[in-house]
Amino acid sequence: MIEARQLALSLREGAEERKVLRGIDLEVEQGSWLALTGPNGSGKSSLIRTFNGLLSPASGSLAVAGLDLSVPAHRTAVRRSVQIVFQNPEAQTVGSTPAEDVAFGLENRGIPGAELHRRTELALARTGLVSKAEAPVESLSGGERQRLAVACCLALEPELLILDEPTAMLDPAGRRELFMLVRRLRDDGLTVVWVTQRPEELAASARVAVLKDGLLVYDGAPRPLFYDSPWPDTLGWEPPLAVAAGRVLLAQGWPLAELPLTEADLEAVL
Ligand SMILES: Nc1ncnc2c1ncn2[C@@H]1O[C@H](COP(=O)(O)OP(=O)(O)OP(=O)(O)O)[C@@H](O)[C@H]1O
Repeated sequence: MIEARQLALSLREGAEERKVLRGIDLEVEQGSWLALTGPNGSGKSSLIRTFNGLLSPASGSLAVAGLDLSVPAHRTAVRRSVQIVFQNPEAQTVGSTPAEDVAFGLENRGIPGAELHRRTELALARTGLVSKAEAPVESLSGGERQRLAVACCLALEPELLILDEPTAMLDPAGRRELFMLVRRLRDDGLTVVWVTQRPEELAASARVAVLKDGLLVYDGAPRPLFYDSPWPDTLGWEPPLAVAAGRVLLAQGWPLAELPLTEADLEAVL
C-alpha cells in the first residue's frame, strides 16, 4: 500500500531550507495498521502529507495505492485513495447535520443521487451515527464529531485512512471508542496509519514507527520499543501504566511469562 525508499523532504522556512524527512524507508501492507509517533516537529505530519501527494519529496521514491508519486498526475489521483482525519473535531465539518456533511463530500466528487444516498447511509452506519444523522452537528460530542470525520472519509471509499492525532482533543471514552472503531475498519480490510503521541495507543498497536528529527529511528513491535529500546526514555515519554508496572515487577525479580503492555496483559500476569 505504501512503499517509501530513502524518502527525503525539505521545506523552506524563511531564507533557510530545512531537512524535514531524511532517508525514510517504510513499507505498509494493504489491510495493516501502522502507529506513527515522534515528538513535536519530528516530521509526522509532513510524512503523511507526502502519502496523499500534498508534499513532494525532494528525493527517494514513494508509491501509494499502486501510484508512483514521482508522476505529477498521480499526486492528484492519490487523493481519491488516501483520506486524512485531522486532530480538531470542530474544524472538519461543513454540513449542519452528519447526513449533510457526509453527502457534501460525495456531491463534490459528482456522485449521483441514489449512490450518494447509499454511501451516506453506509458510512453513518459503519461509524455508529445513524441515530444522529439529522442532529445538529453542534450537538455532537467531540468523539462523535471525530467519528463523523471518519464517516466523511469512508463515504469516499479510500484505500488508505490516515488519522493525524485524532484523539488528541477527546476525553478517555471518546478516545477508546474512536480507536476501537478504526480498529474494526482495519479488520474489515482498510489500511490505517494512526498518528499518535499517546503511549497507550502505541502499546495497543502491533507495529509502531518512531520519527525523530526527520529520521525513522524505530519500526517494530511495541514490546521491544517499551522494554528494550532507549526511545521512551530518550523522548521523555510517560510509559503506559501496564509498562510502568511491568518494569517495577521486573526490577523486583518477578518471573513474568510475558511483559505487560496493556492493562489486560497486566491482569493476566498478576
Ligand atoms: N510548511 C512548512 N514550511 C516550512 N517548514 C515546515 C512546514 N511545515 C512543517 N515544517 C517544519 O518541518 C518540521 C516537521 O514538522 P511536522 O509538522 O511535520 O512535525 P510533526 O511531527 O507533525 O509535529 P507536531 O507533532 O508538532 O504536529 C518542523 O521543524 C516544522 O517546523
